[in-house]
Amino acid sequence: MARKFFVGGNFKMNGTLSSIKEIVENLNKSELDSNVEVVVSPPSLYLLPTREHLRKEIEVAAQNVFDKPNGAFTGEISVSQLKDSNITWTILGHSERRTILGESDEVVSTKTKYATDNGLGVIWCCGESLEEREAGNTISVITKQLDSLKSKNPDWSKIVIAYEPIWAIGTGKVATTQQAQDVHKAIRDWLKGVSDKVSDETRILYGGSVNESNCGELSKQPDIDGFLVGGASLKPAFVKIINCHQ
Ligand SMILES: O=C(CO)COP(=O)(O)O
Repeated sequence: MARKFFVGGNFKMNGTLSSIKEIVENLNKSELDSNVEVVVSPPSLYLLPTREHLRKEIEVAAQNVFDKPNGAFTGEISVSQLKDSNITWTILGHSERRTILGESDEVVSTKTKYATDNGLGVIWCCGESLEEREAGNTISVITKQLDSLKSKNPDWSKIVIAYEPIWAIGTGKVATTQQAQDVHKAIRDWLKGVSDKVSDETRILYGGSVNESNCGELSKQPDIDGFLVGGASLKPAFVKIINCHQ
């Protein structure tokens, strides 16, 4: 089965009402490859105005979501609140939340299970640190993150995996196409342990210093099904990344 190419824009904690309006207007007026699924993820404050003004073919994602339906959870947003606002995706397990906010595999897996069971798409992130890569532990680190997710039995049809080596995020140091493809292939093989269907159908995105110059080569790799873009998603060049897949 051909997997539809997927490009996500993770704005992280960047932007203002006016700069996000500019990004939305640029996406609205640009010619975008209709064979590519596009999702943008502004900070939570800007989810609603983004959804209201952005062309409908582009979906909007939160950068995080909680695993309870409602209640006394100060600072959190629920799956039903996102869906109520036509926000159909969330990012979960980004390395910045794992390392800076202290989210464990268990927390990320529980939230992913809850979100997918309740009908939200999840861009689920994994990746290794430079230290782990240099120690030769890349695959074991990612396998541990994946094993934790599998143990919760999430709805895999709602999950897109983003492989984001921590050493390549925001550093300008992109993984080589071979380094990325090797890890993506390992993830694809691991997914066979869930089922052949999940392995065939799950999109695996690469994230980490993707820009308009390196996206073309990366997109040609057989197991790279798209990108999760940080810094470059705030720039007009994001359109070139969306359209880079031939
Ligand atoms: O973390 C990322 C996307 O989630 C990648 O960020 P950069 O593209 O800025 O390296």
